[in-house]
Amino acid sequence: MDCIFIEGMKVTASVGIYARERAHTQQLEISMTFGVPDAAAQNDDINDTIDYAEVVNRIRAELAQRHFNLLETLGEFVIKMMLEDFRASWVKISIAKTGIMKDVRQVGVTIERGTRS
Ligand SMILES: Nc1nc2c(c(=O)[nH]1)N=C([C@H](O)[C@@H](O)CO)CN2
Repeated sequence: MDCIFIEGMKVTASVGIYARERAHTQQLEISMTFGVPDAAAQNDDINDTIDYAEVVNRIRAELAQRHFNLLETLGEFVIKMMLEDFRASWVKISIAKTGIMKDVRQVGVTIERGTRS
C-alpha cells in the first residue's frame, strides 16, 4: 500500500453545535492520509491511483452543501466518501478549528477507518 496525503487544506464549512455556528460558516483545516494500491508507482498512470486534486475539489463541494453538528460526523462523512466513492483502503483524517478558544491554537478530531496493510 502507498499513501497519499493532503496537508493543511483550508475549507469553508457549516459545523458546530451553537446557533452562531449554524448561522455562519467557518474555516476548518483538514489534513488527511489515505491508502492506495502501489500500481501508480509502477505504471506512471493517474488512472491507477486516487487523484488528490479530485479529492480536494469533492470535499469542498460536499461540505458546501450541508451542516454538521460535530467535527466527528463531518470526519465520518468524508471517510465514507473516501472508502466508498474513491475506493481508498484506509483513511486517517484530522479536522481542526483554529482560534475558537482562548489561548488554544487549534481544537479538533482525528479519525481513522479501514485496513492499513
Ligand atoms: N468532541 C467535540 N467537542 C466539541 C465539538 C465537536 O465538534 N466535537 N464542537 C463544539 C462546538 O461546536 C465548538 O467548536 C464551538 O466553539 C464544542 N465541543
